[in-house]
Amino acid sequence: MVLLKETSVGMIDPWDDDAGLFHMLLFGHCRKRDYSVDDEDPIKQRVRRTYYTMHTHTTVDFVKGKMEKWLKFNHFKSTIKDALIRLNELVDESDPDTDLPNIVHAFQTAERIRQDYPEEDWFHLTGLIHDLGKVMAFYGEPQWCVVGDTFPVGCKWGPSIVYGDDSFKDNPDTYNPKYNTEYGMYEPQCGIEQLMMSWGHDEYLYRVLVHNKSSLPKEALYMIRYHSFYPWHAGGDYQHLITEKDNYIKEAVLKFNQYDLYTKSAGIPDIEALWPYYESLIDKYIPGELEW
Ligand SMILES: O[C@H]1[C@H](O)[C@@H](O)[C@H](O)[C@@H](O)[C@H]1O
Ligand SMILES: [Fe+2]
Ligand SMILES: [Fe+2]
Repeated sequence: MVLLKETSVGMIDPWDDDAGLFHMLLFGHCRKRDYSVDDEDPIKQRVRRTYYTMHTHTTVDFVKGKMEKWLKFNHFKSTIKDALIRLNELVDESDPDTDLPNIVHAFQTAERIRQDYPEEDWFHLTGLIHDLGKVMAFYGEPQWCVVGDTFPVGCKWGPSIVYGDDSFKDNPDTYNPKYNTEYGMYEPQCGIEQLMMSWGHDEYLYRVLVHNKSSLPKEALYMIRYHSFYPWHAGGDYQHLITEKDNYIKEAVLKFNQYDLYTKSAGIPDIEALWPYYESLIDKYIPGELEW
């Protein structure tokens, strides 16, 4: 079952016709995903539970611990393809828009990018792998610190974090004066790359790619690292912490984001037939066995 998503432009399918595409390009960034509370709806309950658990446990110390653990890259070795295949078994518990396995979403995203940017093969590959950090879920991590939207720790929670007006009430950092002010542990306008983000699949995959010396362009790495930072790229929070240079990063993330969001109700791609093309891209940009 594929759930329809609520958008700020009504129910226009942006891929249907030129008008839809135009609306998406114009208003795509202010689109709202449906996080409303509905105890009758098991998907909505699941999404809400995931975020409440995430927001209760994600503290500065928690993120430091996860970085310590995962940034040794000594958990497993795998090619990109084999890691992607594992996503067959992962349904993202934070996602209100789809309950298909993540591998389907990976190919839907990549193929739609390929249609619009046939020449930019690195962008196709970025679409395919952007959620691959979710493999942490197969190595002992609960989904709440793998999936979902991200936000910085160490400063006041942004006003547009989903459920954030209530979900942080049991988080110790909410009451820690070192971390609960507007700037918290940061300097004004320190820049997005200085922020310690909540632990999840974005930061992890970004680090894996850098560690394994992928030759993907910087733009791709930014798309991967910040695609879940909705409170910033969609909500407009944290302006006091970012710089001019971060606008370039935001442009990249927004360019990618439409494909992440608006492809989830598209048809299911023929994954077997598509592998040879994507394997050639993997060989070009991130070949061989990687350390994870
Ligand atoms: O539910 C989704 C999903 O977990 C995505 O992979 C993530 O990038 C989004 O930020 C989130 O809203
Ligand atoms: Fe993601
Ligand atoms: Fe995604």
